[in-house]
Amino acid sequence: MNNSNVAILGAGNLGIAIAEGLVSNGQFKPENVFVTRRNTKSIQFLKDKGLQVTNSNSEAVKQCRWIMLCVQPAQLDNVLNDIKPHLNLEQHVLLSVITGVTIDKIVQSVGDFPIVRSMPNTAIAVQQSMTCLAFNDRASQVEQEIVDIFNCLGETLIIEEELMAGATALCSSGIAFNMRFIRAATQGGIQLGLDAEDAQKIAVQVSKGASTLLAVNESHPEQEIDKVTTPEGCTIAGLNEMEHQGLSSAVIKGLVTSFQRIQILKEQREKESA
Ligand SMILES: NC(=O)C1=CN([C@@H]2O[C@H](COP(=O)(O)OP(=O)(O)OC[C@H]3O[C@@H](n4cnc5c(N)ncnc54)[C@H](O)[C@@H]3O)[C@@H](O)[C@H]2O)C=CC1
Ligand SMILES: O=C(O)[C@@H]1CCC=N1
Repeated sequence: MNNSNVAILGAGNLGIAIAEGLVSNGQFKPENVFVTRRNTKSIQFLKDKGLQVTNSNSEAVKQCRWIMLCVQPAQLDNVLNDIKPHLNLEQHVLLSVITGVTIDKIVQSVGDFPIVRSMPNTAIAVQQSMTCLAFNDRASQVEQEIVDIFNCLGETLIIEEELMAGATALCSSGIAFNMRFIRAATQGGIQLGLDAEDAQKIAVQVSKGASTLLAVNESHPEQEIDKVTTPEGCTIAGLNEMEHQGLSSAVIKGLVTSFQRIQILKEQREKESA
């Protein structure tokens, strides 16, 4: 086992994004990243980039220190059963990205290991994730190492585990919500006469610019809005129409619905496994 090896168990949408993020910023050498999937055909391209690709979770776990659980919630029990006989306290730290699965639930399955709940988003592939983290007591010794890993992949925030469902909606689903806004803006631009490519280019850069203003100025969105809204001008006219149509309300209601869905799915799974 090499101390700097990481296993990504379940290389699907998020697992692949994490693997690509870890390797492309040079933080991990490709040969130090093990990725698993039941059918490895569709992740052959990772093997071509030098990553270790296998369909054996246990083989990956034997070689690695950091074990990232990246399967869907319903697939987790299978993976934990696979790896449990190969886990040892001196070697392994478990990191779960799985929505609605508590640290306690994982401890119940595999024992009291260092466990980190992490909630990144797919922008981790391009080192622009926001990753929310919660640690159990055993994982507190590796807290800084974990934060360092995720800081190289964007920004990190340590939160109470109880806030993880809210963070999932805002931070992880948030990528999809932001994409939909960008798509809508693009469609609007096309209706105003821009061609599709130019409209998307503008919408993307405007989103990036807005985010960067808030991050750099540490300002409130309304302060930045005030700088754009000329009295009687076109911005306030458009903004007020968007609010009349329920923009803020739709976003808030969407986040709350997403949060509630996490609770419903969690309760369903707990009932099924009781
Ligand atoms: N997709 C996203 O943006 C985010 C996803 N998550 C969480 O991450 C987890 C994964 O999500 P996705 O990547 O979207 O799902 P996905 O379905 O794309 O990926 C899961 C992968 O695990 C593989 N798999 C299933 N059973 C396996 C096993 N026994 N051994 C090895 N591989 C196995 C599947 O073939 C699949 O490729 C979920 O629990 C989700 O809640 C969390 C934050 C963001
Ligand atoms: O939609 C989902 O359930 C997962 C969790 C957050 C992002 N994707």
